[in-house]
Amino acid sequence: MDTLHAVRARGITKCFGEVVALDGVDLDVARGQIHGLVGPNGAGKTTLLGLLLGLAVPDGGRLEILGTPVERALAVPDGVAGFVDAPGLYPSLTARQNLAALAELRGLDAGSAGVDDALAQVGLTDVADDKTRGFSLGMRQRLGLAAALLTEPRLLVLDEPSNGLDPAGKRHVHRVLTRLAAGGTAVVLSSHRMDDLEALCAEVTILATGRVVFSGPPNKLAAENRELDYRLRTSDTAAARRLADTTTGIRLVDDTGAAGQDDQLIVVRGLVPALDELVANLVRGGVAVRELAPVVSPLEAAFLALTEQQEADK
Ligand SMILES: Nc1ncnc2c1ncn2[C@@H]1O[C@H](COP(=O)(O)OP(=O)(O)OP(=O)(O)O)[C@@H](O)[C@H]1O
Repeated sequence: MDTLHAVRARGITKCFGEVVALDGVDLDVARGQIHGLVGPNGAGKTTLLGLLLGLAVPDGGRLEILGTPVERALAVPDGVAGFVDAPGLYPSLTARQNLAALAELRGLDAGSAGVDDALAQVGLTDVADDKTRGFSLGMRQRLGLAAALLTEPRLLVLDEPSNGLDPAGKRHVHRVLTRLAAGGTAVVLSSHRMDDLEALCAEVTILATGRVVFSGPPNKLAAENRELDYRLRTSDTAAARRLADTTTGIRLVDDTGAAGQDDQLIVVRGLVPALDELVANLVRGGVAVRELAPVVSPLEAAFLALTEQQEADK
């Protein structure tokens, strides 16, 4: 029995008719780790999360959850909580009544203090007595998380938990997940938001068309040497263009999307050393640099490059 890992998957496959949703997927999630699943639409993230939640069983491979091998029968493994797509809620009940009903349904001894505490953790105290019918997507997501908290999970599985969250909601959710992980709960979540993943996850797994194309710490991905596009704002756009054109390793990118209507901005592409050289040339040429930032984060660029490569190889 593996006591270090909350999830250990080897060579997992899952098909829906002709569609191969997961194709030999390996996944290790240590206890107390927040692990992100990323990938383009249809990559297999929800399918994998569904397997962890016991909503489906793999067609092939080995899956161990909280030290117990998953058998062929559908069942939520002991100690696992979460939801895919959207949390199941009763629209005619209030947030508090929903949690009380769920606790009773699952035979939990949460009590009203437990329910109130879960609502407070996700920042829903003020709307605790409102019917969930009128809840926004972000509020439903947070209530789904509160429901999961009631079970004191050792593995929490969440599909796009940041969907629809406003900045305050996001802060609540991040705080809850970080606290759970510090207490030893493993969290596996999917997201299309690289900033969330960078902020939360010790490790990420990138899926593309059912296969793992990267697994490890996000900074390992970002640190890989690759050319990025940078927005560059200066005091003299014409001079900046000229210097970008003559600096070795720098290319001017015709990206009206990134530069928009802003005629003080140009977009240049290159590796960091070439960019340093360009900045030195600008300064020497008496051109002030007012803004220099990647068009997309290094992690997002790496993600796009990896998944585009996978598409091209198909
Ligand atoms: N119940 C199902 N029946 C048939 N095909 C399915 C089913 N569930 C998923 N698929 C297919 O399996 C593949 C993986 O889908 P999945 O929902 O896991 O991807 P995803 O990475 O979660 O995508 P998204 O980012 O759009 O949520 C897709 O091709 C999808 O069409």
